[in-house]
Order: sequence, then structure tokens, then C-alpha cells
Amino acid sequence: MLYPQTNDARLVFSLDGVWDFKTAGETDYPTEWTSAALPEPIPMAVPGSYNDQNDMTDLYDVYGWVVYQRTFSLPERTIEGQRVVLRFDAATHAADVYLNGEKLGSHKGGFLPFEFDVTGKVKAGDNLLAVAIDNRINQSTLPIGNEGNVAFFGSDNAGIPSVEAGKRWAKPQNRPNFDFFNFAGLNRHVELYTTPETYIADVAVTTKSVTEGLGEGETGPATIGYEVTLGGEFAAKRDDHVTVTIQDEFGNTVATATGAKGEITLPAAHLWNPGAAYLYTAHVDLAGFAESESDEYDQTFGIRTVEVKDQKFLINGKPFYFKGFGKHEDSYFHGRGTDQLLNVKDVSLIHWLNANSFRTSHYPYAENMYDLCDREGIVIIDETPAVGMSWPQYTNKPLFEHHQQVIRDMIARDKNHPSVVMWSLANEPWYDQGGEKSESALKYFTPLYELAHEVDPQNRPVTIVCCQNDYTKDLVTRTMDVVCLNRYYGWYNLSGDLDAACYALNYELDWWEKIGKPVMFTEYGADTMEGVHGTHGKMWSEEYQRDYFARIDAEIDKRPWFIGEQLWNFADFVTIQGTMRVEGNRKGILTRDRQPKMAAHFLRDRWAKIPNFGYKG
Ligand SMILES: CCCCCC[C@@H]1NC[C@@H](O)[C@H](O)[C@H]1C(=O)O
Repeated sequence: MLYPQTNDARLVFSLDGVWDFKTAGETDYPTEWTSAALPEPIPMAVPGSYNDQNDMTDLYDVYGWVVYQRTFSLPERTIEGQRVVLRFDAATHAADVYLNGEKLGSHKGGFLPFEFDVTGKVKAGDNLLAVAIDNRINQSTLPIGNEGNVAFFGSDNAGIPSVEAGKRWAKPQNRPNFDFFNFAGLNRHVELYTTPETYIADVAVTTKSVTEGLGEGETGPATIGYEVTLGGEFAAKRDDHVTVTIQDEFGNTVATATGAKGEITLPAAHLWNPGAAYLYTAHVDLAGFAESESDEYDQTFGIRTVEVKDQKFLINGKPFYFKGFGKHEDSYFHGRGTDQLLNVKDVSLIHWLNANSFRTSHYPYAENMYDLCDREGIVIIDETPAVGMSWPQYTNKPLFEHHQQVIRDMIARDKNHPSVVMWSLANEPWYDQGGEKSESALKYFTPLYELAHEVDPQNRPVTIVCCQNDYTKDLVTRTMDVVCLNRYYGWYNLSGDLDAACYALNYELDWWEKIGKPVMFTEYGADTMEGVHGTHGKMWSEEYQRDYFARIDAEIDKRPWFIGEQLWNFADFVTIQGTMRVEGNRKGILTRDRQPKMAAHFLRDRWAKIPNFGYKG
């Protein structure tokens, strides 16, 4: 799905700003709110989660529907004879969309874009846009919500009559089976855009071959593939009207081709590398017989290959070592709302830390973060919102079909980003119960692994991120291209005892050595309250977090097939309230307002000495 672009053939109108907002019911919303002005609305900024924007009411406890509304006006000359599309970069978690009182449709899933063709429905002059959003999560949504009364890390004294009576009496709430706050609403940009009636619907660029072993700044022959998909009335007859011009990062034309699909060899290609990005632009031109069939689109891309081979993760044929973290889209006031300034600051902190990568835990992030990483040479593991799953889900057919759609949509959106080097199907699905439960997980995830490989034009590696589990009974993780481990030896188990933690880690790594796959950490860490210290750092102290990484890293350094260390987490982040969380999860090596804890300085020094390539030979 192409990101909206303004050019000679297209126009983009942002619908961001302050909308009207009102909370509605648990299971529905008043129909009249979709076609007439909201009664006594409150202001709500878009993009942004609604939860933290108003202190007159507790929007952290919303369970069910809210309604956003705004009017907008368009001049006749900009929409006449054009295709007009209404696009949501995301709406969390489910949305019903109405334009001038007519329901355009619905969308399920809170982290990927969706759009409606509103040609002939949007009018010159004033239009009323109403969006109803449901924040409920359950056993059939991604992410997963518990349908009982306890969330992930929630506490309970089940069985006590008074407690059970209180649970029955309590007002319904979301019970996330995941460890991040369920921020909701119009978290990302909303826009209208126009295209000609026959238009460029999609562009896919792949790297077919490169000259391996090039040093930084060196060039060599490379071949790329491209495929342009057209849409609209005359799409089927216009493939030969497509021209593709490849421009280097200075805008100079370095190659051209005609036809909707083909290969182009550049004799002196600059490769995209971690820490040394180089972006080209594929300028796609559709020259129809009339203006209504003439379109253009600029698609940036990077020339690089990705491959798993001999227990190594190769980028442009060189063994890459992941240095980084799991992150969250999480910040004061914005909640999960997209914030380009924070993205720019976080990327500067990734550089400051001498890191080179992160995982989009635990959902696809906003597109502008991937664009930033493309230009900054930062590597991304792109993850679906499948977090909190366990064996009842593995036979849930509607959920499986939704998971398939999420994988298709995520890859369709992110396929051209050179920063994206691997897809993660899920985070910490519980699947080590053995027997038919472990088998049911394998039956669920194997087709998803195959689907990701099938729908990705670049055929990148595919993984799944497994939690601290009985790895001998986990039949799924070992089938992935890369084994991604979330391990908390010394925190959630063998707590405070780093000697025993290292022993146990090596005990498990000896087992993985026999599996013959590349292995990396996608999570390891310790909750840390900034300002807590000790001469013999105990848990929650800054010294313990530093010692934790120092000790564990010394062990993984001994394993040549251990290809990366992504710790948990880049920064502190908000979760549900509970006995295990103090204003959220404190495993950040940075505080939520991005100040470094002691471990950040240790890691910055460690990672300064670890090269992007060849660290393990
Ligand atoms: C009992 C072992 C469970 C370990 C689970 C560790 C969790 N992984 C997923 C992340 O979203 C959580 O924040 C992390 C944690 O709790 O800090």
C-alpha cells in the first residue's frame, strides 16, 4: 500500500488536528453521532492516543466505543475528475467510518493502514467525518485480551468468596494479556488524497544481486527488480505506458526502463548498509492518453541483500551482528500516538548508544519511523501485533485468518524499506506445554511462516520471538530462519543471582548449539529504578542492570552462532497498573523521558567496540 504523496498528479490533504470526541458505550455508540454534531464533545488531538489527553475524566479506563468527529472542506477544482481516497494510517483497535452520514466501512486491527475510495461521496464544501473506535481486546483480537478478570502480570486471590464477588461486581475492563498499556484511538495520521482515475496502485522493488565485499563508499554492479501495479478503469491496458527512472541520492538519473515489470542493472551501485545508508528513488511515470490516466509516484529504496546462511545473518553477503533493543511507541501525553519529533530523538539516541537495530515490539510502527531508519541506516525487525497468544488461539480459525491478513498488510506496507531485514510473526506465544498443545502451535505458525515468505517480494528471513520457555517442548521456534530468544535468567528466574543465571543460560545455549540455527536475544533485561544504587547492586538498582548485561553479554560472546543482542527495553514504558509495575515497565536503559541509566553508558561503551559486521568472524 503506497503512502500518500503530493506531486504533479496527486494531492494530499491532512485531516490531523483537534477533532471533537465523546466516549460512547461498551458495545455500541449512538447512530445519531455518525451523522450529526456530537453533543457536548471534548477536544481530542489527532494523531494521538485519547487516554492521556484529558484530566476531567479517566480515559485510561475506557472499555468499548468512542466517537471522533470533524468537518472538512474541499475546493471543487481539486476533486473534479479525480479519484479521492480517505486513509487512516491506523485506528486502534477497530473502527467504523462514516462520511456525511453514510457508513464507508469498518476495519479490525490497530496498527496498519486502511483506506476507503470516497470518489463521488466526498463533496466540494463541507463534509462531516465520524469515526467510531472500539478499544476492546479479547481472545480473538491481536493483541490478545484476557476474558477473565486478570491481565498479564495482574494479581489475584482467586477462590476467596469476597474476591470472587468483587470480580463479578467490577465494571468490565480490558485485561491485556501483554505488558504495555492499551493506548487507543486515532494514534496515527489521517489523510485524504487524490489520484487520477487510472493510477499507480503499488510499487515493489527488490534487490536481485549485488557486488559483495564493497567497502564503504565503493560501488559495483547491482541488479534490481521492480513491479508496478496499476489500478482504475484502464489499468489492464496501460502496462506499456509505465516508465521507471532510477535516481541516485542527488536526483541524478542513473537508469530508466519501460514496462510495468522488469529488471535494471546499475553498473556502479551504492549499497544500503547498516550505518551507511544509501537511498535511491524509483520515479514511476504512467503516461495515459488523458490527464485522468496520467500518474506518477516516487518510491525510495535501498539496494541490499539479506540472507541467513551457515548460522550467520548476512547483509550484502557480510555477517551482521544485531546491537539494540525492543522498543515501544510510547511517550508522555501522546500515549502510542505517532510523534515525529520523538522518532528523530530516539534515532539520535540509537546512534548515541552505538546501537544498529531494534524490533518493532509488539506491533508494526508508524511508517515515518521506517523512513527515518532507511535514511539513518538502522536495521528493523518488523513484528505483527500478535502478542499474548496461547494454545486456545491455535485452533481459533477466525483469529488465524485475521493473523494471515495482518501479515499480508504489514508486508504490503513495509516491503520496500531497506531497514526491514526480518519479519516477526508474533511475540512470546505460549507453546511449550508439550504433546498436542505444542503440536497445535506448530500447525498454526508453520503456514504463517510460509505465507510471510510467499508474500514478501524480497523473501526476507522470518522469525518468531519466543519467551522464557521449555525449549525442549517448543516445536515452533526451532523451525524459524533465526531463533529469537527472550530470556530473563537473573530476573524472572534465579532472581538476583547472576552466577546461577549464567550457568542456566549456558545450559540452554548448549542445547541450541545442536539445532544449528543462528540465535539472538530479542529480549533480556532487568527492571531498574533510576537513582537506586548499591555497592553490591541488588535487583532494581542501576548497578544490577549494568552487571546483568555485563555478565550475560560475556557469555553470549563465547558463542560464534549467537548473532545479536537486542535487550529489553530501549526506554521505560507504561503498562496497566499492577503490583509488578511502577508507573509501567522499568526495564528501559533509558527512562521514559529518555535519560540514560548507568547500563546505557555501559552498553554505549560495549557497542562502540562491536562492529556491524564480522563480530563473530
Ligand atoms: C515469566 C517470564 C515472562 C517474561 C516475559 C518478559 C516480557 N516479554 C514481553 C514484553 O512485552 C514484556 O515487557 C517483558 C517483561 O515482562 O518485561
